[in-house]
Amino acid sequence: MSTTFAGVRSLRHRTASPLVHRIICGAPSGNKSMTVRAFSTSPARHDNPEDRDHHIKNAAPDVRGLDLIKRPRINKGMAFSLRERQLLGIHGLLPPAFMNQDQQATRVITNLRQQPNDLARYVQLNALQDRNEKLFYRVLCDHVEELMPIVYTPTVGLACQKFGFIYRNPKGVYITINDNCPEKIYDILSNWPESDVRAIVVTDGERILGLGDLGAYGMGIPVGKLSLYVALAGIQPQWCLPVMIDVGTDNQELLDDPFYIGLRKKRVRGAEYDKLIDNFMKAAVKRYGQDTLIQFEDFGNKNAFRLLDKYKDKYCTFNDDIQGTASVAVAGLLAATRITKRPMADEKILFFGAGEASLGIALLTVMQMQKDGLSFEEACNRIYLIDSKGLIVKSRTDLTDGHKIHFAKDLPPTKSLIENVKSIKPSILIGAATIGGAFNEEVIRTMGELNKRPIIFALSNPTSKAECTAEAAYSITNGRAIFASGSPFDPVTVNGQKFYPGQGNNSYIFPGVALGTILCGVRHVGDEHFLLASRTVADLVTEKHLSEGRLYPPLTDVREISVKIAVAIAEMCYKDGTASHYPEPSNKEKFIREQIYDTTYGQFLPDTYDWPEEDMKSGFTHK
Ligand SMILES: NC(=O)C1=CN([C@@H]2O[C@H](COP(=O)(O)OP(=O)(O)OC[C@H]3O[C@@H](n4cnc5c(N)ncnc54)[C@H](OP(=O)(O)O)[C@@H]3O)[C@@H](O)[C@H]2O)C=CC1
Ligand SMILES: CC(=O)C(=O)O
Ligand SMILES: [Mg+2]
Repeated sequence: MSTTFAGVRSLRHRTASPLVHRIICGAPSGNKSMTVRAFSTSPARHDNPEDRDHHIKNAAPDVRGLDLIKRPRINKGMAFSLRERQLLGIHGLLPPAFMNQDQQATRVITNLRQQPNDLARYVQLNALQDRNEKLFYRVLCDHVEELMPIVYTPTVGLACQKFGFIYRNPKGVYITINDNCPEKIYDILSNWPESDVRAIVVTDGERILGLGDLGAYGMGIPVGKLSLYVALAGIQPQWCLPVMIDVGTDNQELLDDPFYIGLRKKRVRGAEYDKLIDNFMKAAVKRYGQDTLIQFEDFGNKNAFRLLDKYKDKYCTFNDDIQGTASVAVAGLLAATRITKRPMADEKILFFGAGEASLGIALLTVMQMQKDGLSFEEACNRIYLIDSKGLIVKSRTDLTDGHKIHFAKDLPPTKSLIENVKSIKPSILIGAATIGGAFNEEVIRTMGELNKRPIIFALSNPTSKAECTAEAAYSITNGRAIFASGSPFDPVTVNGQKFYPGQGNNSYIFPGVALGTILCGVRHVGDEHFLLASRTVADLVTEKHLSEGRLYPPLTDVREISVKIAVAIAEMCYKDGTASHYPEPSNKEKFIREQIYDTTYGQFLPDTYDWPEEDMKSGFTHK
């Protein structure tokens, strides 16, 4: 077995694979005991795919009986073979019939389709994840376009709003303001059953999608995002940890909600809040290692920018709402410029909203325009933003901190969106202000009058907050709009032509960025990684996609996109010396593909298993 890239990493603090140990299992019928070789269910960290295959095929559990069926990571339900049932102490605990994973997956999707609504589907999928993880991901991967809107936006938004009511089983770790010291938080993290955590998605629930402060109900978001780590990038589920930082909520409805699951107090802010986040960061890397990726998700605006600035060079961290969103939007814009046949530097962009999403996109667009030859000031001059107080202009006195100031214009402080569209005459209109329907007929029509091919992105989530529907964008512009939205819309037919609206959602980006970061041990994730991801995604958009109205490849390709992003990040990071896992894999794509999560069941007792003599004599047969 060759020394491996990942094997070297494991010397630091991870458990080396393969973990070969012996467990004692009871015999199938009667109390005879026998010895079975057991392997870790983690993928092997080897360059040789045959080794990896060997480990997966020979994986055996370290529990038996009912405990095995109750462990979702290894439970196979009725797919346990007779031999497995007999040897692992579950014979008779399952119905006598056998089902393979294909049959189980068919049963699950049929059942899901019969549910009365999407929330019921969410609850059912959630329960499946608690019961049989491989089957959950198998079904999710097989039906990604159909099920993404359930485990992710828009349904995850509704699920968060009803989180207390639909709550069944804990998923992830809750850290509260009452746990505000590093040792306590370390102990809480140590209660999590997995020690090889490589990626954390953390929220404090203050800005859940466009739904505002949902407090501890926001836990649905880290859970959903990490499901996409696995489903869209093939990151191993055991490496993923959802975290909810509960500092209270300012949402009075939740404080009055009898089912509320969080601390019933107003949000703690200021020094005590900062200390909690600091303690969490310290405890997380102490527990899981300095290169543990920590993705900030759905924090309130002020904290999101502040914490990103504070931690970006100190930890392996990024803010998905700022940087991931920026990356997917710039990818869409790069693809759109192939339709308009104009370089990005020639576009004039108006943002409706000037928060995490809009400013993140604006700043990354500036970076791209600089690469196209503009100066920072020239690029900023092409970008206009409107916030809750109106257009960002130099005469405003409230722009002293933050990034808005870069984009302030010498213009009158016009508040209305339509007035700004008419006077600025943008070629691109991007919405991320959580005001559903803000791009009304007049706004869209005006964009259509100003531009041959108006670019309109309605990025707010969930669907109820989208600035306009795909139908409105295409029909009002007579099919000329180049459109993308944060939440999915069905295809729209205008004048006999079918348009497939792109989903401009950071889910095209963060899974692949995380995959590359984790596998190469990138210590800091920066804007250059996100711009690289934008280009990678944009390059995967074909002329056929563009002709169908798509600015992104279809969601069904997203696993492949994630691998491509991860490979691009690996190439960049080994070249510029920011990867920390050595030796450098000679074939990065092959290495990455070998680490991808496999949804097929492990065969706990291989066919080649050397069956002990006495068990052979006991006469059980494998059907
Ligand atoms: N598609 C995707 O991948 C993503 C989509 N989003 C979505 O984008 C939306 C915004 O998120 P985010 O930027 O993080 O939130 P923020 O709270 O950071 O920003 C919201 C912005 O909207 C502005 N705003 C609020 N009301 C109005 C109004 N009436 N008129 C004009 N502007 C207004 C706010 O103004 P002010 O600055 O004055 O407060 C602020 O600038 C959410 O719906 C979120 O779900 C977010 C991330 C990713
Ligand atoms: C998609 C996302 O991250 C958001 O809406 O917050
Ligand atoms: Mg988000």
